[in-house]
Amino acid sequence: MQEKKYKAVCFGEVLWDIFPGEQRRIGGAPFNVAYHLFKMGLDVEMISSVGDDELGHELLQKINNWKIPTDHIQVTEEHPTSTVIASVDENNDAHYDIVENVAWDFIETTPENQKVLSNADALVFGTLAARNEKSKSTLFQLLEVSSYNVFDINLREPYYDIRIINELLHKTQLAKFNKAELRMVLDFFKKEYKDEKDSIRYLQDQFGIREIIVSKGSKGALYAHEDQFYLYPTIPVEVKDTVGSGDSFLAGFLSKRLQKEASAHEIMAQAVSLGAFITSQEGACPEYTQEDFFTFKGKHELSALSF
Ligand SMILES: OC[C@H]1O[C@](O)(CO)[C@@H](O)[C@@H]1O
Repeated sequence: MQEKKYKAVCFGEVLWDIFPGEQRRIGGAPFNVAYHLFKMGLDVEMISSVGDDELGHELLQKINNWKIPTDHIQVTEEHPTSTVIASVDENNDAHYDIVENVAWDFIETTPENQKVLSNADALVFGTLAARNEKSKSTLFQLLEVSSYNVFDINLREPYYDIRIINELLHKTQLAKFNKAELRMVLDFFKKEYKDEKDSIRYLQDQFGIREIIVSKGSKGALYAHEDQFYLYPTIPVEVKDTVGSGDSFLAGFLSKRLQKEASAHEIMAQAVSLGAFITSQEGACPEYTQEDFFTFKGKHELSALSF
């Protein structure tokens, strides 16, 4: 019997990260997730927009070369392709200066977008693409069509607004935070931070979200599914850079989570392994094969930590 192919739709930014020395790499958190989901063998669709300019054509060409569908990446003459000035500091932490009023700030709602979601297993999105009214309104329409909404909070200074995060959380089935984001969001809601368990329970109750992921950097990652908690360690690797490491973690997670029969252990082992594998390479979307990844994964046995 042929294995069922799951399908994820990623909504939001696709862009060029410009690193020191004018080195350009494709990026955008939702695109990075789409890239790794595709590598894991899922069907993916990216809903975004690029400018009708050289950078936009080059982006589309690169995505096409990877064989990732570009049918729902709109091309606009009105706004330029997105560029981000990216830098990595001495702690290997990435910083982004995200130019405004770019093509993906103006993603149109189209009947095709809505249709593609009607047979998708997940919709992945973040806060950044909701910074402009136009893309925000498209996103909110898509959230109504999809039944498994995956919100990777991904706060990017200064482009977030707690009222929008609040509205998005109400439409979410699975939310992912890093530790700093979790504390910031609780702070916004004037909820005192006690510990992770208490914070997660608060968010689950407040927003009716059953599944929450908290990534804790070198301390591992925590997955809460209703009242079950699973804490997994990180795999120690020589860090090349952390650009897109959270995105690859999420893609690993979803590639298993969408298979209804996968256990929490299988889901988290895939997530942690893909995150570490990408962190040990340069950039958010390095070239690799499934075999490369499974060889890496096979070398690192993982078991849950007590929590
Ligand atoms: O999406 C905003 C920024 O975040 C990243 O996706 C990494 O997670 C960068 O590639 C991009 O510039």
